[in-house]
Amino acid sequence: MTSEPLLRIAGLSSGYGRVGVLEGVDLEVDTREIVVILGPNGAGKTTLLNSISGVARPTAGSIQFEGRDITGARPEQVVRLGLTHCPEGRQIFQRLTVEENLVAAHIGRAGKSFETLRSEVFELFPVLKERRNGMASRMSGGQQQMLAIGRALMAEPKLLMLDEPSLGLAPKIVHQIFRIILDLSKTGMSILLVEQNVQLALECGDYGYLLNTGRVKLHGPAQEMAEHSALGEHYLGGATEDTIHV
Ligand SMILES: Nc1ncnc2c1ncn2[C@@H]1O[C@H](COP(=O)(O)OP(=O)(O)OP(=O)(O)O)[C@@H](O)[C@H]1O
Repeated sequence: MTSEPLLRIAGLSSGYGRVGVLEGVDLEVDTREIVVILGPNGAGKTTLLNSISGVARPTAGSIQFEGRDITGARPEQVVRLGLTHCPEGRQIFQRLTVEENLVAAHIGRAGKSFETLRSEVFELFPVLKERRNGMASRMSGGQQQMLAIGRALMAEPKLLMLDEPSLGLAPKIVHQIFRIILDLSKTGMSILLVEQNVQLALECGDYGYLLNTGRVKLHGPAQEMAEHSALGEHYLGGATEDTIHV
């Protein structure tokens, strides 16, 4: 008997108002798994995360989390179930301190105290502890990204959705963030990672999906994806229309 995946998306079509973006997307995430979503600009990667987190509207298909149908659920319902979205662009309160940003993100979802969660975040990101009383706006881009992830962790996610966490950051910080993503998965958390840094993402991930024009074009174990010629073709043009399962 095979166990149910943590997240199962089947035949999902979705978009914004009358704009259709995703078409017939199938995707699964297991517990502890790091699943990478790749694809060129405009492929629909963010829309996929938005559809799961309740921001974009599904028009067909289903999204199940722990066997429960969450298709079309509102963002506040989704986060209460243990899916947390850390969107692109470091969503933090610029005019609050690090500590205040963490306080504002604590929703008491699964019962851990604010102090416990804050200690866990400080352990992962010591710089946030050092700067806990400093204004968020005074921090570097990398530190702000760490605060954005720290805020997402305050909601005690079972599944953490990260949208381009490496965007615009120096290689050293990017490696640090990827190291933390691996550490989080070892604690039992599942990660859905949208990334433009294809090589690093596939080194870190267990399984990958490549989206293009709103459809899954290639999927398979991360290592096999990395070696597949169709991966580059989708970024450079000239790829076939078929879906390839490696
Ligand atoms: N709020 C919105 N309303 C209408 N259309 C949107 C909206 N957000 C995105 N789109 C459209 O949906 C399509 C997919 O966008 P999406 O942001 O999901 O792609 P992406 O793969 O994440 O791209 P990128 O790598 O550039 O961030 C694009 O054509 C975009 O113009």
